[in-house]
Amino acid sequence: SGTTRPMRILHYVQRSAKCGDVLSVISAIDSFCSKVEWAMNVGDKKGEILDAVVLETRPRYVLELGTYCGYSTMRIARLLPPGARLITIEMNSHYAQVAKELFQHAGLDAQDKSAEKRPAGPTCKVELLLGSSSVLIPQLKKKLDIDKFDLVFIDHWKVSYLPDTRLLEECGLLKSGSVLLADNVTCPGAPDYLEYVRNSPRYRSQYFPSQLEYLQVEDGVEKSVFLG
Ligand SMILES: O=C(NCCCCc1cc2cnccc2s1)c1cc(-c2ccc(F)cc2)cc(O)c1O
Ligand SMILES: [Mg+2]
Repeated sequence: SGTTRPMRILHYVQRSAKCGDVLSVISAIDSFCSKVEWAMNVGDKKGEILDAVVLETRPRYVLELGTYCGYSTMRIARLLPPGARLITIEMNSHYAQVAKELFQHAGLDAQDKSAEKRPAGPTCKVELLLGSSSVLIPQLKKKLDIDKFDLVFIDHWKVSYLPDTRLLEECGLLKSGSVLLADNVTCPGAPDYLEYVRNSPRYRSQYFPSQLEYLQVEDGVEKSVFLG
């Protein structure tokens, strides 16, 4: 019962990244995961595609499905203007705890929305929700007073990409122009999701070829604009 991989990432960051410097936290995670131990962060190569889509979309409301250690959460949050809100959903309470501690090290203004004691209203940019996406997505409007998302970064169970996208549509959480960006559509792959967004008249979809994080394996992200 030693340490877990997320804990080893956290300890490396706490030892080697500058407090309050989100870029040094991001690059510390990348150097640990490329030199010491692989982990399922979106990584630096696909991360640059994510950055470009965030900058191009200039989103005010962002949803992330699958926090893990919060690497992509931090990549997104650092590019958001004040007043923007980033909701990230994680299923695993240990991953969520590590992510929170990494956000603290990075000086990111983050809040655990699953905690009871919290000030009313969105006092911070990153709001971490603990639970399953299929349960939480239908609660977002009521719980967080959010109407539509401008950008959704999908990076959780690959079999959940399609059902959760359908759920986002049904819950009225997407508007014309909303952007979905899905990680791992080649490896591990999300074939039913790809088939849907590439063939549905309600999406304009584009594939960005890249590589699986920290490896020379083909992967890519799919950007799909909801047309309403
Ligand atoms: O599984 C992956 N990510 C999901 C894990 C989080 C599960 C959750 C479910 C859930 C439900 N509701 C709310 C929140 C959540 S979080 C994943 C896996 C690989 C990979 C692994 C082995 C391999 F050989 C090659 C690639 C690479 C990646 O980039 C990944 O993202
Ligand atoms: Mg991924």
